Amino acid sequence: MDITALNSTKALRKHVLVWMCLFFGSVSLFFSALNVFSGVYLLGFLELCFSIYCLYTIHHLSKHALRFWQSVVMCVLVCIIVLYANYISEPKYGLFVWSFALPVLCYLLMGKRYGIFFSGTVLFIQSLILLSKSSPDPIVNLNMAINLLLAYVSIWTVSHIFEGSRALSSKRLKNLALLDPLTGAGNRLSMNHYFEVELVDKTNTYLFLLDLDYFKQINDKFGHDVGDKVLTEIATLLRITLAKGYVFRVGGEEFAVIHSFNSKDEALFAAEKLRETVEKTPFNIEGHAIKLTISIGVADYQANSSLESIFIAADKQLYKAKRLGRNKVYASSKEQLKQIEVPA
Ligand SMILES: Nc1nc2c(ncn2[C@@H]2O[C@H](COP(=O)(O)OP(=O)(O)OP(=O)(O)O)[C@@H](O)[C@H]2O)c(=O)[nH]1
Repeated sequence: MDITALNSTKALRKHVLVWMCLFFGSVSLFFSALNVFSGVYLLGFLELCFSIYCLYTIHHLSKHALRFWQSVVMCVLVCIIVLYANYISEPKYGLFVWSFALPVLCYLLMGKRYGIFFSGTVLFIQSLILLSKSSPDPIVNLNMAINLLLAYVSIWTVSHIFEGSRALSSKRLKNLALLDPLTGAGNRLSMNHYFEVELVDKTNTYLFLLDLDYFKQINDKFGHDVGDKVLTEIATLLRITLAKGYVFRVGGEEFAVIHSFNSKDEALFAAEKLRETVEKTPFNIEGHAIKLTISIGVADYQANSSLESIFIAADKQLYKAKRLGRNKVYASSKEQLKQIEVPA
C-alpha cells in the first residue's frame, strides 16, 4: 500500500493551489490589461507579476510535490492584491466582495492555524480600509460595515469548522492505517514508510527486534485482557526508554525499534539496558504484579541494505537469543552481551 494515498491533506492542497493558480492567474491577467489601459499602472503591474507567478507554480507543481511555503506565498499574494484593490477603489465598485473568498482559500491551503491568522488579519485591514473611505451617507457606511462583518465572520466560521473536521478525519484515517490499535505503536506499513521515506540519513541506524519471553503463560495465567494491557505497557516503556527511537509492533508480542546511535557499542548498551529495565519493572495490572523478560536481536544498517535485510539479520539474532535461554541480547557479528556492564 502506498502511504502517500493516506496524505489526503497534501493532495487536496495541491489540487486547490493548481486551480487557484489557473483561475486567479487568468483573472489577474485580464484585470492587469484592464488596469494598464485605465492608467492604474501599479495594480496592473502587480497583477501581471501575480499571473506569471501562477504560471510558474502550475509548472512546478506538475513536476514536484507541493511545498507548504507555496501555499503561504499564494495566500499572501492573493490577500495583498485583494486588499490593495479595495484600498484604491471605491466601495460602490464592490471589490470588497472578493475578500469573502479569502478565509476559504486560506483554510484550504494552509490549515486551521494559519487560516485563523490570515482571516483575522484580512478582516482587520479590510475594516480599516472601509472605515477610511468617506461616504456622504454615514448610515449606508454603517449598514455596509455591519453586513460585511457578519457575512465575513459567517464564512470564516464555516471555513474554520470545515477545515477542523476535515483535518481530524484525515488524521484519524491515517492513524487507523498506520498505528496498532492496541498499543498505539506503529505497524509494519508505517515502519516501511519511516525507513524508506522519512529516515533520510540511515547511517548509524539500528534495528532492535524484541520478543516477550513466555508471553503465552501470561495469557494463560491472567487472561487475554491482562495480556493486552501488558503489551500496551511494554510499548509505552519502549517509547519512554528509547525516547528518540521509533517503536513498531510487528507481530503478536514482537516489537521493533529503529534508533540511531553514535556507535555499535552505544546501541548495544541501550539494548542491554532496555532488556534489564523490562526485567526489573513489575507491571501492575488489575492487581497483579507481573514480571516478564524480553529477548532482543540487534542489527545495524549497512550501506544500501534494505529494511527487509536488516530485519532478517535482527530476527536471526533474536532467534539465537531465544534458543540460548531468552532474556538476552544478541547482535549481528557480536558476541552475547549479557556480561556487558550497563552504566547506572
Ligand atoms: N493478549 C494478547 N496475546 C497475544 C496477542 N498477540 C499474540 N498473543 C499471544 O502471544 C502468545 C505467543 O506465544 P508463543 O509464540 O508461544 O511465544 P511465547 O509464549 O512468548 O514464548 P517464546 O516467544 O518462545 O518465549 C500466544 O499465546 C498468543 O496468543 C495480543 O494481541 N494480545
